[in-house]
Amino acid sequence: MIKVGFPSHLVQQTVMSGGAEQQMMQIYLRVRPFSKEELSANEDQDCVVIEDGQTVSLNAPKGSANMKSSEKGIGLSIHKFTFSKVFGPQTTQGELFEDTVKSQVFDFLEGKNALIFSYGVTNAGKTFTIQGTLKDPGILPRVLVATFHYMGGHQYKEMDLKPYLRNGAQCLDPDQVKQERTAKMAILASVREEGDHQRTRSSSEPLITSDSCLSSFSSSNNLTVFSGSPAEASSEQFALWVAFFEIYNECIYDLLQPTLSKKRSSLRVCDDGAGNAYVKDLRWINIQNLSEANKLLQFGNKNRSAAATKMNQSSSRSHGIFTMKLLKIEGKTLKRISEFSLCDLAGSERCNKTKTFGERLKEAGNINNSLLILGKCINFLRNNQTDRMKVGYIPFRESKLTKLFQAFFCGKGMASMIVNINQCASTYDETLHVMKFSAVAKQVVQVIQDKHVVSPGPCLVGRDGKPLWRDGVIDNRVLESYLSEDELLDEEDEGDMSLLPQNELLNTIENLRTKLLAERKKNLVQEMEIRKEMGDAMLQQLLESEELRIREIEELKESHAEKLENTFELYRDAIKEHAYQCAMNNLEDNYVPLDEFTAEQEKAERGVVDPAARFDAVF
Ligand SMILES: Nc1ncnc2c1ncn2[C@@H]1O[C@H](COP(=O)(O)OP(=O)(O)OP(=O)(O)O)[C@@H](O)[C@H]1O
Repeated sequence: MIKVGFPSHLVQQTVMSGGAEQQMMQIYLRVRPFSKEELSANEDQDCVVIEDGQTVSLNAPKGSANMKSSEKGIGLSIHKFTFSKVFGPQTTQGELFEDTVKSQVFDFLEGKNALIFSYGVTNAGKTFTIQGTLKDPGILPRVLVATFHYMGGHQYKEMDLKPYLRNGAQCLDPDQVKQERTAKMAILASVREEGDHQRTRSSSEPLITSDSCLSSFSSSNNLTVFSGSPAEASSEQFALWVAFFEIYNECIYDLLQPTLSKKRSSLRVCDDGAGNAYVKDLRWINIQNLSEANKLLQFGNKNRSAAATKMNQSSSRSHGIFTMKLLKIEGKTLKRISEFSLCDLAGSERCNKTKTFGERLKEAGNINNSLLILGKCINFLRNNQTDRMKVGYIPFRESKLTKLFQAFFCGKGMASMIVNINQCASTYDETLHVMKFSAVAKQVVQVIQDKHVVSPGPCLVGRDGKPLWRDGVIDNRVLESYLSEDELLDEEDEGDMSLLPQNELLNTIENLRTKLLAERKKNLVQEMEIRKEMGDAMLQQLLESEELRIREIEELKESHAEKLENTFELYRDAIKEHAYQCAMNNLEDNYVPLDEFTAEQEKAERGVVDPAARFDAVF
């Protein structure tokens, strides 16, 4: 039996010099209840046993790959895992929120960044945990309720301060504000119309379907509200902007962008010049109440499932990311920005290389790179932290997902993960894989740098040398005098290089060239491997089909020979029959009754000879 995880005293927060704090990454486990269908399919074989509030053991069922290999003496059939906290099948959505995310919501409201991942195989309860259902709202609606409750009557209604790049904000002129309002109204109106047609929607769908439900959130005992909010007399105001996007097949798609044509256009990940990745041209929408939040969520979910259907894929193959940005404003001055992201990861089983040849061929171009790289990064982070002599390169930039959330692993916010599992015997091997991944993630230490100060973002300077920041926000007039991003970035560029001095640019280009070369080499090797694998598989298939064909021909020959033999027998019998019949017919024709014959003989004896008659009688 193995025991993975750190002793509980290491899970505590530690204050480091310079005000930074370090803490083990919080990994929670949620075990979902069996469905009726699963119980009747005999899926309950005591594979998952919750031992206490932090420990779970997994017992391999008969027939699982894990059991088979343990019978051969490879590995064990029982595994024990520890988590920050384990939530059993009876845990309510409210309890889960209280014990996992609530403290991060506090931090978010106080100006810090937070990221929640839900990780697990398909059908393990990830979406249920993040979004929930109408009756049972998940984490996301609860965070929204808490945020609006916190903002109370201190909402900034102007809409002229908008998130920009990763950590900054931009001043919008009246025309731009008008455009913002129009775009938002178009989405909200489209949801209202569609909502009217969808009254019959099943309550189990992870959507919040009515305004009345949302308003009941705040009053419902079911949902936590926060007592802390700005003092009534305070001049502080808050603006909440949200974005919703998905990463599918290493392409980013905006879920709040109405899809006018059949083909969705993908967005790029850029660098803001301070090493922070952001999604360029992502649509940010300012929301003023829960009802608007609800409609945007519906709009995004609908967009996601419609796209999945079009591509003949399930939405569980993409990562869905809902991000909120809270701007704290005093007068017209931006005081701080904080970010809260909820990431519903794609089903983890997609990473496994257990596909048959045909499926592998189909999915060769679709391997979920982001999930593989996330695992790699977590592994590297853990290794770097446990063996400080061997600090290695962490491949954050190898996938869109890790690029975007790199900051969370580098001291600019807290990330935690909710691991979802089901208890089914048939998916045991996948579940074990998820648990092993979580055990590694749990050992990652996060360092939160200077948690009380949140920078409003990089300081940008225009062409004329004037600072782009005015009172903590980017001045749009100065921005206009600044080189446009398109001037500086060609289509292939990934970073917003305009913000770097020349020598750094040259260094960056050199680094990028080296990385590109390495990347190309790696891709080439990978491609060769895949080609070889496919070639081998094809050859194998050809040999098998050749063998099959020869066997079929042999069988065909045998069956023809048998048929020929039978036909020959039939003919022989028929000829025999025919010869017999002929003989019988001849006999009949030549038959002379005995008395006639005797009379003829007597006649002959008497001397009357009829030669013809005599001849007939004889023959
Ligand atoms: N804690 C729970 N209590 C009751 N039902 C649950 C719970 N968790 C999940 N379910 C139900 O289990 C089913 C699968 O859950 P869900 O769709 O959230 O899985 P998922 O991991 O998001 O799957 P996918 O990756 O395919 O999107 C749903 O019908 C959901 O309502």
